[in-house]
Amino acid sequence: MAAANKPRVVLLDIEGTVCPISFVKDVLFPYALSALPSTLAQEWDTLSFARYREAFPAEHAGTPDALAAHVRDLMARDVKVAYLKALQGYLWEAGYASGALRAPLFADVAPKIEEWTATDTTTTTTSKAAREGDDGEEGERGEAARVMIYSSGSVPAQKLLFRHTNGEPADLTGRIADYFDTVNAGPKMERASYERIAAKYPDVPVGEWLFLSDNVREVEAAREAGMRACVVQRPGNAALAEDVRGRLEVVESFEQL
Ligand SMILES: CSCCC(=O)C(=O)COP(=O)(O)O
Ligand SMILES: [Mg+2]
Repeated sequence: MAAANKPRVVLLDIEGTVCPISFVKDVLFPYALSALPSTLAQEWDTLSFARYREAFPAEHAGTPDALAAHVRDLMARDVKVAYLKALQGYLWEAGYASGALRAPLFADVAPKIEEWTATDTTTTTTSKAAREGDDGEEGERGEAARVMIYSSGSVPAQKLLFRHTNGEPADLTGRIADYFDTVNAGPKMERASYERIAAKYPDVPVGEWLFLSDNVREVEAAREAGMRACVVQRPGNAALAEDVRGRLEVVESFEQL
């Protein structure tokens, strides 16, 4: 990406953007479903589980069987409701801790996060020259960007995923400046959610945010809020509608940014 176009904040979606949809659907979801019966049997009455259980609508949380049936139904329909996402994050904890779960990031993701968050000494030098009037350009081009996450997965689940990746080092959480989900930011297809996220960082003009997602409606909402936003079309994602490439930026890899 040309220095002049360099974002100051890169906001990343997770599923279908930094890792394959199949990791979520074929690995994370089945893991949660397999851990569910024993968790409900052993922890139903514990204080630590109460916050997950009590977040569900009362009509589905009367008994372990009723809750299990509701969870299975929501997951079969991939309903991205906050109380399910919180429970999933809790169920995945043991899987990440034991090594049974590890997030397979696309190969370009970790190197690009490293590049975005590293201070660019070459452009810093150029910026210094610019500030001294050598080429008349504005400075600040050597500034590192901040990388943040915005996913329907809960913030604790996001942190687990970035702490246990297939990268080297596996833990990328030191590179992630902030995390947003549907609880602290709002629904991902609504313009107001992106406005809320940007408002948390009044030092960064909204036009200097770059949002990357596989979901066209999320990209449109971010653009409505004033962010630059690109559709990320990864292997395994659904085909894009014919008009998308004509009206939105589409990339297949972060290397194109
Ligand atoms: C970070 S947890 C796993 C992903 C997940 O549960 C999910 O719903 C992902 O949705 P996204 O908004 O990242 O497409
Ligand atoms: Mg996604």
